[in-house]
Amino acid sequence: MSVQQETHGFQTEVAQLLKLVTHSLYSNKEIFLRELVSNAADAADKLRYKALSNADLYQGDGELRVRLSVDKDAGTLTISDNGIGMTKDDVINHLGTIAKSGTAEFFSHLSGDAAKDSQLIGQFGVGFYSAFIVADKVTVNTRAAGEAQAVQWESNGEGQFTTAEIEKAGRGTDIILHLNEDEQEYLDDYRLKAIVSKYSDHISIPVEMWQEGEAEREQEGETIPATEGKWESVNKATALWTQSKSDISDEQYQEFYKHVSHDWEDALSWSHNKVEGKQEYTSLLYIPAKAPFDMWNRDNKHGLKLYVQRVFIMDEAEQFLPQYLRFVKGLIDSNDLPLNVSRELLQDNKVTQSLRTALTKRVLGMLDKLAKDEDKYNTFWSQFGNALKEGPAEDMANKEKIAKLLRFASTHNDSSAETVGLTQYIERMKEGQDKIYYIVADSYNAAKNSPHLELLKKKGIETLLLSERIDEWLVSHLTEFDGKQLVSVTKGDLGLDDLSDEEKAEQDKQAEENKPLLERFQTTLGAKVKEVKISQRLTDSPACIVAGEHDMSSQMVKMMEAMGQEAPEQTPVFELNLEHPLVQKLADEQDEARFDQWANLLLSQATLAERGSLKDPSEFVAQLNTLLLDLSK
Ligand SMILES: Nc1ncnc2c1ncn2[C@@H]1O[C@H](COP(=O)(O)OP(=O)(O)OP(=O)(O)O)[C@@H](O)[C@H]1O
Repeated sequence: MSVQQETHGFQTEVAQLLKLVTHSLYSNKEIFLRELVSNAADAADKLRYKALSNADLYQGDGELRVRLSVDKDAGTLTISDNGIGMTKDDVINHLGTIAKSGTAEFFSHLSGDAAKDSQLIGQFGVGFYSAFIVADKVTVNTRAAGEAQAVQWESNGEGQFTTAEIEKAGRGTDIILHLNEDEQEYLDDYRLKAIVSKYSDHISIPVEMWQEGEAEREQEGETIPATEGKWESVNKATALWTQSKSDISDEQYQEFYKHVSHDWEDALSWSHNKVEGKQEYTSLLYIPAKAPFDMWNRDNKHGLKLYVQRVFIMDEAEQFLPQYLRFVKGLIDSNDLPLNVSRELLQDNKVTQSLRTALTKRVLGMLDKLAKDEDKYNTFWSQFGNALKEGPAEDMANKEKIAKLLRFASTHNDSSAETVGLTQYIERMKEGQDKIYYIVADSYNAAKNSPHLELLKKKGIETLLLSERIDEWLVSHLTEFDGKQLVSVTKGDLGLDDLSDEEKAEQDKQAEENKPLLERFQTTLGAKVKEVKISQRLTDSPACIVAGEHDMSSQMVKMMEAMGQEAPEQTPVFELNLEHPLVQKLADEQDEARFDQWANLLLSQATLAERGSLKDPSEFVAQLNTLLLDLSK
């Protein structure tokens, strides 16, 4: 009956995905049904939303539902909905391409190892294409609401699909799975019912199956009249978030999470709240256990599902949470927003603003609670910590709360794992210590081994070791926690002034005695350094460079340069360790030319240790070679 059949090629990534689906997803095949029922429920939501402004779209059929039916002879299972349906363009776009940004990059990370890839693919979300886990051919008959023409899409999942115009009586979509020889179990009513109640009980529209009628029969002398066959709902069909918490099991919360998030893994935690009073809303928020593959893409889609008075309005409403909490999934159902609210309207809306404030508080509270379970919190932090680090810059009002949730590597632990919180750091502070010390470097090892930490280590003072790209940005916005200043050990004075009068007098004496040496360094290094000082922070290294109190740190300079911005020229303070034999040797050096060579070499060395690179590396190599030659004479 179909006319004008057209053949189309799948987008490369879809073809790759389909291959993976058929080869990797063998361990939990039944989830294909969850995905297809989830899509059908979304299609019902979309129709209801569109019908808000055009009730004619229902065409007398407003009872939205999904139906499962089997044809044992043909070996087919059909999932049929009367939702929004698809036009021919929709079909080609949605069932032939993947619209997510960064998809190609994602595929480039797959290893070819089926078990590993199936993990990744779960994170990606296979959706409709999961039909091919159990079917060797899939036929989709669909008619968009308000359209007369229906379309058929068909494919065996191998590179191509066809489309054709067809006749279809009602609006909506029928997905016909021609089951593989080995998957005939999905023709069994009991099996299907069990899967639906396991995964799709919370779907807000009924999932129906045909209940055969029974012929008139005699039982214990009585005549039981014949019954007619009818469609019967096999799920609860009440929107999960409208039920009371005590009626919802953890499993149901987890299944609902998978429906709203398209994640295949369980969530880490959730919070379900009904709020009444000035504002009326229900929120159901989830913290995922794994970051989605496109978490760090700039145009990554995120946000909550928005419902108004239980009617679905939009996906990915990002206005309800700040950017740094973009990993949160879930929904908000408001009684205060108008049903015709649009993305634009949400933007400057008072209701949105106060919901955003409330939900942000809620999520920070959830995280605070999660932090009490160290294992879970570590999982969370490893996935989303870097997003949370954007918080202090973005959300001034909650700075302190966010800071409490941050975790860092530190000299207290011999590990690069970020597990130390600021509260914990403060608890461990030394008597008389009133600052929180940190260092930002290119890598954990560079931070850990930095000469700047020498004195602090000697004094047994803990230092936070920061080495993520975002860290410099973070500390430029987080300068205080719990009344204690955060201080970079590479900048200005360390403020370790708990020196006794004796020690102070000793220091002053040392400075006075070594004035000529410091001046000699200053003269020979000239404009390359701002000042030459005796270091109070070194024990093992001969020298280091330090940024002035109000200068940009070298990490900040690097960050600006990486972003293609011109960073102001920074002249460092040069600190010398008078205890070091090299410096002591230099103090006795009579040959001015040699002193100059050594002094410059020490400066280059210190710069290299601090910045990881030199403006003029060949000059450094030349200095070193001259000295080596000199020494070998
Ligand atoms: N039953 C349906 N009725 C109407 N449209 C559908 C139906 N099933 C799928 N679609 C359309 O096809 C698109 C792709 O579906 P698919 O399941 O692959 O992805 P998704 O649901 O958007 O997200 P995910 O891949 O994360 O599950 C959907 O976004 C929707 O537009």
